[in-house]
Amino acid sequence: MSRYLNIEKVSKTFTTGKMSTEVLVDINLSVARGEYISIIGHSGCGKSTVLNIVAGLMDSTSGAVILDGKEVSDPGPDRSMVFQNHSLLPWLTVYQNVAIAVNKVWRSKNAKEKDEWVRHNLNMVHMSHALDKLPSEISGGMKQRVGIARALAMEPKVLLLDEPFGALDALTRAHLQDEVMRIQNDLKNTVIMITHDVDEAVLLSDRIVMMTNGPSATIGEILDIDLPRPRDRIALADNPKYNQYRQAVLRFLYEKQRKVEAAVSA
Ligand SMILES: Nc1ncnc2c1ncn2[C@@H]1O[C@H](COP(=O)(O)OP(=O)(O)OP(=O)(O)O)[C@@H](O)[C@H]1O
Repeated sequence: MSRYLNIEKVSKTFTTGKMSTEVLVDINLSVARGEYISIIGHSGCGKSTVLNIVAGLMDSTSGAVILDGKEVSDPGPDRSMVFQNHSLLPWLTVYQNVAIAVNKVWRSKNAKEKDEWVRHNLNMVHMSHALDKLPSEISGGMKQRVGIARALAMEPKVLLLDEPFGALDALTRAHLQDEVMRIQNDLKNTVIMITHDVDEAVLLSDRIVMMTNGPSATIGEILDIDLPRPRDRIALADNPKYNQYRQAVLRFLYEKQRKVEAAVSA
C-alpha cells in the first residue's frame, strides 16, 4: 500500500576491503502521515542504518525510500534528525543553534518572521528562559530540547529520532517523552524513532517495528499500539492492554530474537 513514506525492499551490505557484511535485507515499511513509529531491536541489528538511509545520509545497496512521492537520494530539510548525543554547535547559543537551521531552511521568511519562528519553537520545548546560554551551560535534557526545537523548526516531513532520550536520566527522560507526546499531539508530525526502551516504545508509538538480529536483519514483527491519546504514563501502568503490548515486545526481544551472546553467557 502506498503511504506517505515508503521503505521498499531496502537492503544494505557494507564492504570493507574484501569483507562484505549484509546488514539489512528486504526492509519494507509504509508509514502514514502523522504516524509515530518506533524501531526496536538488539544492539547492532541495523536500526541506525535504516534511519540513515531514510535520512539520505547513507545509500541503500538495493531498494528505495519514497517520501511524499519522491525518491530520497540525499539528506534534505524534509527529514530532520535528532541524535542521542545532542549535536548542538558548542560555540553558538541556544537561540543561534536554532536560528542557523531556520536561516537555512526558511529563506522566504523575513528577519522578524525568522526571529519569531526561532522563539516559537524554543518556547514549545520550554527553553525560552535560556536563549543566550551556550550548550556547555545547560543540562543534557535541555540540550536535547534544543535539538528537538531545531528539528521541529525545519517543519520536516519526517522527524527521525535516533535514541533521543538514551543518554538521559529516568526522570528527565520521562519529562521529555511527555513533551514529545504533547508536541506530537499538536503538530501531528510523522516520526520514526529508534529506541531500546520497551516502555518508551509502547507509550509513544502508533506502531512498533521489531527487527530481527543481524547480520541480514529484517523486520520480524510489527505491533499496532491501539491506546487512546493523549496517553498518561501513570494511568497506563495499570492498563491491561498496555501491559500486553509490553509483553509482546519483550517476548519478541528476549524469546524469539534472543541474542546469541546472551544465550551463551546465561
Ligand atoms: N559505515 C559502516 N561500515 C561498516 N559497517 C557498518 C557501518 N555502519 C554500521 N555498520 C555495521 O552495521 C551493523 C548495524 O549497525 P547499526 O549502527 O545500524 O546498528 P544499531 O541496531 O543501530 O545498533 P545500536 O543499537 O547498537 O546503536 C553493525 O554490525 C555495524 O558494525
